Amino acid sequence: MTLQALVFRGQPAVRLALPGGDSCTVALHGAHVLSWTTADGVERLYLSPDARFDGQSPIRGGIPVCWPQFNMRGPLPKHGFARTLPWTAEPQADDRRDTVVLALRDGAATRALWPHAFRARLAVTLAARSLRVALAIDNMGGEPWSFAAALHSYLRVDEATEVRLEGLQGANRWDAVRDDRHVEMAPALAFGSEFDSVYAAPARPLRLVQPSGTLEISQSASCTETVVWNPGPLLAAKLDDLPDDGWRHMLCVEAARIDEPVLLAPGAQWQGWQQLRVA
Ligand SMILES: O=P(O)(O)OC[C@H]1O[C@@H](O)[C@H](O)[C@@H](O)[C@@H]1O
Repeated sequence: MTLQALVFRGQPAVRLALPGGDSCTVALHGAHVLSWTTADGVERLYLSPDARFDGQSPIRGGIPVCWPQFNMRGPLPKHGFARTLPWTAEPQADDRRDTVVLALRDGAATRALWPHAFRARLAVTLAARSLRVALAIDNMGGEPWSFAAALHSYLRVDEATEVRLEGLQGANRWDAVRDDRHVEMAPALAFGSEFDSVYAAPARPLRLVQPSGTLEISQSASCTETVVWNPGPLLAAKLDDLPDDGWRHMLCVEAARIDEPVLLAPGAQWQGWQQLRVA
């Protein structure tokens, strides 16, 4: 197991590699997982070739950490500020050589937007054919406060119109494109036009099935929603940090906590995680 500091498209990052060949790379900007490659050499995350690496903007692709706000549901910048601030890498614990931990504390930049004392830690754990991303939030202040969160994974797919996402049948769905609430009827979701929905998270893992193989996606019970997003061709053409055909190579499946924000007491901690496993 090696942990190496590197520069990725001009930005500081750390790379964790297993002796068997699995590896992942995490930018300090946003504690943003940029790459996860299994030992067979296959990249499992989608990172836009047009993503901005300016140390300010959100990065299009990988695994953005959305916190303490989801989307535009509040007064903060879209998806909160965690994805646009520099985190610090913590020294690797001797007994957790498979994990890299990054941390963000409140400071002038966060207090200008949000007046709370916090510590956020993102632990990225690598195992053969699997990646686990765990977000822990501590209330370091004297007042309770609340937040929303999402681990906004961009999963790389060979061709979005050929993938199926299984496991959401029967789940309550808010279709954000049509602003419509219903129970999901489809045994498997298919993609090809804009898809943006918030689902009540099922207890069992989802399966992203494509001709080249299957990815199993699970999340903690503390993440009560699963968001599924693909911009499709029309929205992709409007996103200047995504190539016009970028939507064909990605599907976002996000472990999220949205509808009922977490209320965190002074001194308390919340944790939420998503795990990706090549089946
Ligand atoms: O372009 P952004 O800010 O990274 O957001 C991407 C998408 O993120 C998803 O989580 C939302 O459901 C979408 O509505 C949103 O468009």
